[in-house]
Amino acid sequence: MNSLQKVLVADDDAINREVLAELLKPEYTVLLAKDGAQALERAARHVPDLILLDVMMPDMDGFEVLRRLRDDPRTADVAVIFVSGMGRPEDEANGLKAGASDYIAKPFNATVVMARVALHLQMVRQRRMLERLAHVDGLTELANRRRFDEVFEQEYQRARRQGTPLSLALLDIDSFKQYNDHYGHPAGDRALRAVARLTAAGMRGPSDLAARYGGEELVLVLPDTDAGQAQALMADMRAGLDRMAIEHVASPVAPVLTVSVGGATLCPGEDPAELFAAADAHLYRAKQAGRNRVMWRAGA
Ligand SMILES: Nc1nc2c(ncn2[C@@H]2O[C@H](COP(=O)(O)OP(=O)(O)OP(=O)(O)O)[C@@H](O)[C@H]2O)c(=O)[nH]1
Repeated sequence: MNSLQKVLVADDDAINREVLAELLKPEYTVLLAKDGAQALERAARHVPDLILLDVMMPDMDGFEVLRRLRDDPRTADVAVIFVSGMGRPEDEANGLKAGASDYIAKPFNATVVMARVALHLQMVRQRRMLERLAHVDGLTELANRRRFDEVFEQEYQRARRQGTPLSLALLDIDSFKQYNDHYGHPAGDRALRAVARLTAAGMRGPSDLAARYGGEELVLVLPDTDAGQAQALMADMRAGLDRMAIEHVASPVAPVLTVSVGGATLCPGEDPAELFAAADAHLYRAKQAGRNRVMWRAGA
């Protein structure tokens, strides 16, 4: 796993770069930058896990590089260790106050550098794991409700700003109580996971989001998608579920597992809660109309 972690070494001194690169290479993927501008460019392109950043460089010093890294959403969270010839306690304190994770004074001790790099990379891994746990539903591995709330708000704002369509779909497994009652709760969990996998596979790119809203209800955020495209996508998903033919003999709807879908496409002047309520109302209508169908409210 370590070999996949990327460390960027930014130092204007070729010998320092070389020494650090030689140290790190056996355990990490090492990227090099010879000045601040190159460090910013490489950091934005490769998004390293950690940057060893020389403080005193011509043109742009380490403090300025760090400030610009934090201003760029692609690199805002990258861990930075300052490496500096200025070894006074106040230099170190200034570096940490500026937002560096650590401060190593030159001349450095190779063993200490390696130990600190390993420590910070371990913290990076732990932070990523916590972020993942905070955003992912444990059973279905879809995004969880919290993540949905964040993404829905962001995509709503983006749609308003850019004047692009935004569609929202609520997908609810039909007669799932009967499924659990007949096949048992563990089988219900497996069926729910299968439906979740199907929706995840139907996502067309990184801006589409499939999330577990709660219980056996999933929600899909579909940016840049008008009502026609969204309904076509939902029809594909329902066709996919038909092909999976998950037996559900206790269902009054069909001998296999089916879903009802309610959706809506954003109307002018509508807020996110109203869009959600419209999708929910159409899910209710789909259930009332006999389940196993899609009901959609088009945008205006
Ligand atoms: N196995 C399993 N069941 C769940 C989970 N979450 C919710 N459920 C079950 O989903 C069922 C939902 O029941 P209802 O809300 O009555 O809906 P339904 O039986 O699907 O009926 P309709 O939605 O009206 O078609 C309940 O029996 C819940 O226990 C889960 O994580 N795993």
